[in-house]
Amino acid sequence: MPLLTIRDLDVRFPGLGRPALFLPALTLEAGQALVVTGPSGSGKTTFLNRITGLEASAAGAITWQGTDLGALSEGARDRWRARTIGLVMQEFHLFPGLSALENVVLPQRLAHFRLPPAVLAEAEGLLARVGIERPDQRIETLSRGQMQRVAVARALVGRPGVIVADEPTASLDDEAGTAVADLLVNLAKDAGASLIVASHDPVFFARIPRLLRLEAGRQRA
Ligand SMILES: Nc1ncnc2c1ncn2[C@@H]1O[C@H](COP(=O)(O)OP(=O)(O)OP(=O)(O)O)[C@@H](O)[C@H]1O
Repeated sequence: MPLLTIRDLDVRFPGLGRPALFLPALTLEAGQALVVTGPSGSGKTTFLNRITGLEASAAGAITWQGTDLGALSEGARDRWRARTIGLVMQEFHLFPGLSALENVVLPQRLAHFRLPPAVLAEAEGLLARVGIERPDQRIETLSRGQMQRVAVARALVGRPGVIVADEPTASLDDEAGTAVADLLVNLAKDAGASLIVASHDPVFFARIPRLLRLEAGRQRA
């Protein structure tokens, strides 16, 4: 069974005279990585928001290993996402006032109510892997590159089968961006997770063979 199957996805917004996203068919196998690219407004974020269930789809089917997102309520989609997907966003979405370590374990703390000790150890290990030397440092005092490394560690904690990243290097300088891109690809591979990333970053093109190129909401040949 493929990891992800999309059929007849058709996303429309009021005022937009064409579908924001029109994908007749797409499949992704477990462990396979995918780069989604295309000009501004071509539908990349719309694609990521639908496959992660952040937004519900009116037309078409998105199925993750037998789970049809369209059949889930919003709450059930949220629980499914917390178990299945690690998210990395362009602007990090970290919480000021908390340390790097507290940020990494926060989603697990919310999911489990009390934090399992193994999660803390896993989070410390991941922070070391992404090169954060002071896990107790307050998040707002880190550089932007370091912040995104913390977000990468947070996405991997709990071993989700899928990492979804929306322009994870777009707000970083070249050096920090390349380091974050390499980390994402390497850590997802080591964890056996599928990486789905929307990006224009050449590092991803060089390392991920499968490309979904969008133009005005449609897949370009
Ligand atoms: N909530 C919405 N209401 C109306 N139109 C929307 C909405 N969300 C997205 N769109 C439109 O859908 C199209 C696709 O937007 P989307 O954000 O997916 O593009 P993108 O490829 O991610 O662009 P960028 O690279 O600039 O982030 C755009 O024309 C956008 O204006």
